[in-house]
Amino acid sequence: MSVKELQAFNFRNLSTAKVNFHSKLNFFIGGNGSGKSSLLESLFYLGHGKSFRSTNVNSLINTSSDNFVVTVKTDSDNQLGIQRSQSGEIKIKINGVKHNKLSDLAKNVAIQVVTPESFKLFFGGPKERRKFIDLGLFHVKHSFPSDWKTFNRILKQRNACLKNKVAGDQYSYWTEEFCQLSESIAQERSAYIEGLREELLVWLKLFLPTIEDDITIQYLQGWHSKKELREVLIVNKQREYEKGYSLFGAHKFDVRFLLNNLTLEQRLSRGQQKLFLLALTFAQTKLIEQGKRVKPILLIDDVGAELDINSRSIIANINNHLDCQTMITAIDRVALEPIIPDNDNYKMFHVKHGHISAMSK
Ligand SMILES: Nc1ncnc2c1ncn2[C@@H]1O[C@H](COP(=O)(O)OP(=O)(O)OP(=O)(O)O)[C@@H](O)[C@H]1O
Repeated sequence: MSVKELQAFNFRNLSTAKVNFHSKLNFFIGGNGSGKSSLLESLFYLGHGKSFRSTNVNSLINTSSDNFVVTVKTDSDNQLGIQRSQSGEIKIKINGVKHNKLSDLAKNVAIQVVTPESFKLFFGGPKERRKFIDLGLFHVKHSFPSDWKTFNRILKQRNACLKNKVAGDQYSYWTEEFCQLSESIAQERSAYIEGLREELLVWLKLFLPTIEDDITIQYLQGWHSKKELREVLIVNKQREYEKGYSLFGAHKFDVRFLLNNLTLEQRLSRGQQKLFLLALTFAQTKLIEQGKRVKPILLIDDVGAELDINSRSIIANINNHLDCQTMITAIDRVALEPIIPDNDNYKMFHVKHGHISAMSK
């Protein structure tokens, strides 16, 4: 899907904002604190039911209001909307019909985002990397959303057994279900990560052509790679009962990005790390595009941060290589100059005090 029109009401400093997007490429220019990130965040919230920069959802509500609303019209004239109030109540509508689950929205929207904070993906804890990989799998492997939902239900039951010190048949039943699904999800993830690595190599040729290192995405499946999960759980049964939750399994996976066996931090400069991140994000966006379930949307916030003119000019090629809709923000036009195409195939907007207006090119 691409978004034809977005309206945001009381989302951070966007009191009433309306944007008619270009189906391919959109630029947003505005000073610090004008509302550029808030605009991208409102779109992301619609697709994911959460923010890419804050865990406190109430902080997204404009301080003068007790709720926010975000609605979009898609290129195929579907209407999606979400309202969130201070009390935590969420209302979702798709084409005027009420829905209860955020996943009903998520099915329709595949958003990839790069912000100056996206480095957390490489250096923070495993949570960000798990989210990144599973977001791709969600849209690429069509059986994954329901497998993952079932897995989480089983994990909850198994954790309840461990917490309440339940043993016997109940423990054995949930452990067996847990092992079977963990093994099959691990295989799905492993295949997905291999495909991601192949696509990443293509994008790295563009973004980091001088790096000739051996690139590895090391997949840590959530338990010892040479052992069956059943064996690991038998050995660690006592420890799991002591902790009261599942210490191993498909929910504990992680990935490491290595260049000639060195971490990105050891091998690359900060600017090069950002280029690696862009290559990785574009690789995942390509896989989502090839998955043909939804057309991906790519959000790049503050494109000028860390990137020199040459690096930014590589981004100008996005539309030659990817069938996606792209939204890029920058603090001024100079930062965007190397990216703006020669043709007329884009729109440019100015953001000021939470108001968004179309600009002449
Ligand atoms: N809940 C809220 N209600 C009202 N205003 C808010 C709320 N949360 C944040 N703001 C304000 O919204 C403004 C826009 O923030 P945003 O992060 O979107 O700016 P930006 O244009 O991306 O800036 P920068 O270039 O500095 O990153 C800021 O001035 C911020 O203080």
